[in-house]
Amino acid sequence: MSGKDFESLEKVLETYVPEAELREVRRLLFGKELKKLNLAQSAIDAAVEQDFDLKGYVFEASPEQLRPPRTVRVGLIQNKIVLPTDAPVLEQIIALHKRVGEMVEVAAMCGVNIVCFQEAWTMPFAFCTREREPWTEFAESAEDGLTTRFCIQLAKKYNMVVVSPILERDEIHGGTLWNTAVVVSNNGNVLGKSRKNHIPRVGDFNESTYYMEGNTGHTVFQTQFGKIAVNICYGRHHPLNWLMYSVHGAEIIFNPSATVGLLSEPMWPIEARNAAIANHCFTCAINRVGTEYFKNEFTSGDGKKAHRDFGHFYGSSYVAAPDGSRSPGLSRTRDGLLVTEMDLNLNRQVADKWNFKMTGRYEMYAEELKKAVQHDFKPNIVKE
Ligand SMILES: NC(=O)NCCC(=O)O
Repeated sequence: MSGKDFESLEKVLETYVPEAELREVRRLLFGKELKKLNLAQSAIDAAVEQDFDLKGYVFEASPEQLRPPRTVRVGLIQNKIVLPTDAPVLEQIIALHKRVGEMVEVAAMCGVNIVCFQEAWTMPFAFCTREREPWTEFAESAEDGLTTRFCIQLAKKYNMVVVSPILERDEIHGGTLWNTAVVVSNNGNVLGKSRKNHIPRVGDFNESTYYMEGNTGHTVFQTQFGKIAVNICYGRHHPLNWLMYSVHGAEIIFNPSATVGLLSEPMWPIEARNAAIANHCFTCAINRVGTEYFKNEFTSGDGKKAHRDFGHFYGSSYVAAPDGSRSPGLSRTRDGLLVTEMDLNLNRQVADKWNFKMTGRYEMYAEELKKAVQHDFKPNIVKE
């Protein structure tokens, strides 16, 4: 069975590990067992009819005396592109709006308050090609582009915060392109945008050809349902990036991604989960699904034969909690909607137990890092 036909690790465990041991295997691999979320039958039926994976889980917190629970439902959407990559640009965008719009409708049936889509969700992940046309034509204004206007409609219709990662064209700065997540409030206002801070230079991820490192820092968006931030894809390999969103107060950090099996799959279940633990917050990792073929072959200077695809985008979107527990992942092969209900009180409860923020010694690291980035830095090494 090849990587692109392998449904999920969870499925294999369920099929082959005896019932008696399965619970313990799951505890060791995924942390405390999560209750399944009771989803509306209409949502379950719609997911079957529209052929996507639908899963729902609950992250509970202990009851407190002074604070009521702060319960929020979060939806993560992973999907394949709908049309071939050489279809007209606008048709590709509209087809993706339609597909994802239908999935958002199901998210609404599940009571989702905040939904997040995958990285550059309105387009094929064409940055491997290094070609300009037609890919730069997918770029849109974050404030009032076609996709943002579409998300505003969704947000108003479903009273839902929408996190929409797009390729941004910034007309105010000479038409510069950015890799940007637009955050639309549940009232339909553009709350703001967060740009990708770290750009990959690995494998076929030739993204540095298209856009620069983001300049929006570590913005946190205060929504009606909690404080959220967006750490786009490759930023998940940078612990300081997660840390800074958390330092600015993020309670949930989304990680909309596009990554392929041979490159990153063993790292995927670890990185966002570790960030949730280290920063006493929830993290939501979202990856696209499927294999996308391009008309022209490309190479990436790594000795590989010219090829027309990136490899398999393995989906497997999941949510991790500050106590180290995590939801099972969505399918590796199918579109999917993951709905999780989380009590944000868990963040402080875990912080009070483990005290990573309190014991973090950030002033010591700030001081040392300030010196370490100087050109004349002398490493502190004792020699005989
Ligand atoms: N989209 C993106 O940044 N991908 C880079 C590869 C990875 O981080 O796994």
